[in-house]
Amino acid sequence: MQNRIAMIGGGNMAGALVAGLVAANYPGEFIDVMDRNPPKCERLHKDYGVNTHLEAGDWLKSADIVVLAVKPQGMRQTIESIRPFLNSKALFISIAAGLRIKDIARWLGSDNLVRAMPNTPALVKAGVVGLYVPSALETKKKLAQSVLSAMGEVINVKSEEELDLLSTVSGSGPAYVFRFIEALEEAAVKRGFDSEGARRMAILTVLGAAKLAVSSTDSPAQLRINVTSKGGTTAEALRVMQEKGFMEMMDEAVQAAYDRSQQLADELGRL
Ligand SMILES: NC(=O)C1=CN([C@@H]2O[C@H](COP(=O)(O)OP(=O)(O)OC[C@H]3O[C@@H](n4cnc5c(N)ncnc54)[C@H](OP(=O)(O)O)[C@@H]3O)[C@@H](O)[C@H]2O)C=CC1
Ligand SMILES: O=C(O)[C@@H]1CCC=N1
Repeated sequence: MQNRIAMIGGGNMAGALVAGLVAANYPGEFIDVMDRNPPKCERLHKDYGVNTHLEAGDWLKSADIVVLAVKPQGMRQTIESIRPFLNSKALFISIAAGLRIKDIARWLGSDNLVRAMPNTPALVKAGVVGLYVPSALETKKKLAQSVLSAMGEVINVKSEEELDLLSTVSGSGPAYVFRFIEALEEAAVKRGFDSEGARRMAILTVLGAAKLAVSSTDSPAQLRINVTSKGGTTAEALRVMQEKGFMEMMDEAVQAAYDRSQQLADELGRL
């Protein structure tokens, strides 16, 4: 018998999970999505054949797995609205950044809760999905993994702390890469390329480099060295990147994302 999956929130990430599950032949009729925006519901129903709902109701009582996919700031209120309809045996999966299990569990009135951290490449099934399963729920790990693997590669972590750290790398990481693409595109446009050509050049370069890195036995450092001819052009570009503090900047950016996740968790956990 197929598990019934309910998504609370039908935005970017829930949409990616729905798309991945349906592409993996999970029957849409076993998926329920709740979102307060009618156009989002209509689209998800039309594209994937899932059941959609504008608010909580008895439909939620049959959910075996409930994915909490609203923004951290709205989580407590949303949980309040769904709580009367929850199946006490359901497994909850929170994908909210920062929010800690102890706080969400208190709001839910259930300890049957794991945390996951996907990223937006999940939209094309190329996501990285961090998963933290408390030891008391070890027997539920496979179930959580089987659902989340619809978004990409699942990486198990041993603590919530580690999940928050993973979030600063792979969760936020696509934004860092898109920023890099924007910068490369802008530099190309400044030098006379039309914006479409510049964009394509920048995107395909990142795609090609990532494909090479994933398939090669060489480390990224070695692959960089392979591009960098002694006394050549790349060496000059890398010298400037080094002088401008590229490595330090990345380190500080990741730290800032982590600090924000802790701040959010502290602030919202007090509610
Ligand atoms: N985007 C990312 O890269 C990642 C996000 N996350 C986490 O995933 C979660 C979801 O993010 P994302 O998908 O980007 O967010 P979205 O805002 O795209 O999706 C959330 C959806 O839920 C709806 N919603 C919120 N509250 C309710 C409610 N009470 N009843 C019904 N619908 C509601 C929102 O409507 P409305 O717009 O009207 O508020 C929105 O359509 C967040 O907690 C985020 O931290 C995790 C990993 C990566
Ligand atoms: O920016 C955020 O808070 C979420 C978590 C990781 C990616 N997006």
